[in-house]
Amino acid sequence: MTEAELRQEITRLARSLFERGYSVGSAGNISAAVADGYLMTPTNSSLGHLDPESLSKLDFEGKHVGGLPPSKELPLHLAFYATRPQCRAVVHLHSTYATALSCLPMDDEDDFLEPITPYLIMRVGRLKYLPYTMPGSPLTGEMIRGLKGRHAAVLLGNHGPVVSGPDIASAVYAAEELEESAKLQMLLRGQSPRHLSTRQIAELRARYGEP
Ligand SMILES: O=C(CO)COP(=O)(O)O
Ligand SMILES: [Zn+2]
Repeated sequence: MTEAELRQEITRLARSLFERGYSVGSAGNISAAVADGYLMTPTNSSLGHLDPESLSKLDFEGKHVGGLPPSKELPLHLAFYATRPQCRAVVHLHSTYATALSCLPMDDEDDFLEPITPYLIMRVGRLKYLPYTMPGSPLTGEMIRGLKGRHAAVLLGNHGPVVSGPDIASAVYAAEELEESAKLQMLLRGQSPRHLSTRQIAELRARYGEP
C-alpha cells in the first residue's frame, strides 16, 4: 500500500469506527507505519472527520515532520513499535464496554478478559491491564515498553483499550473484537460462563499463533 492509499485507509476505517460508536467526540487515536516513519491522527481530532492530507507525519524517532500536531498518546504508540517488530499499526479507543471493564477490579492483570470465545484468543490474545495514568502521560509508554512486546493489546485503567497489529485493518478488527468480548463479558457477569478449556486455547494458539 502506498502512503497515499494508507492515508485514505486510516481515514476510512476511523470514520467507520466513529459511525458505529466505537469512539465519540475527539476520543481515541490511530497510527500506522510507513516507509519513512509513522502516520498518526492529529490531537483533538474526531475519528469521524479526518482529512487524509492533514494526518500527522512523524519520523522514526517520533519527531513531528508534517501535517497537524500528533495525538498526545504518541509515546504510547511509539512504545508498541519499539517493542513489537511485527507491529505496523496501533488503535486506541474509549469504546464503551472495554472502558467499563477497565474501571472494575480484575482477577488476572496479565490476561484480563475471560477466555469465552475463540476470536478473542485469535485476534486479541492476552489483554494486559495497566494502572491508570493521565492521558498523554509518558508513563504509559514506559509501562508498555516494560512489557517487552509480550502483549499485542493493553487496557488502560479507567481509560480504554489499545490494540496493535501487523497492518491497520488487523489492528482495527482486533479493537472491534476486544470491544465485543468486553461486551459479552459484561452481559455474562455473575453467570459463571463456560470458559474455553486450556486444551482448546492451546489448539487455537497452535493453529493461529498468538497476536
Ligand atoms: O484518547 C485520547 C487521549 O487518551 C485522545 O487524545 P488525542 O486527541 O491527543 O489523540
Ligand atoms: Zn484515550
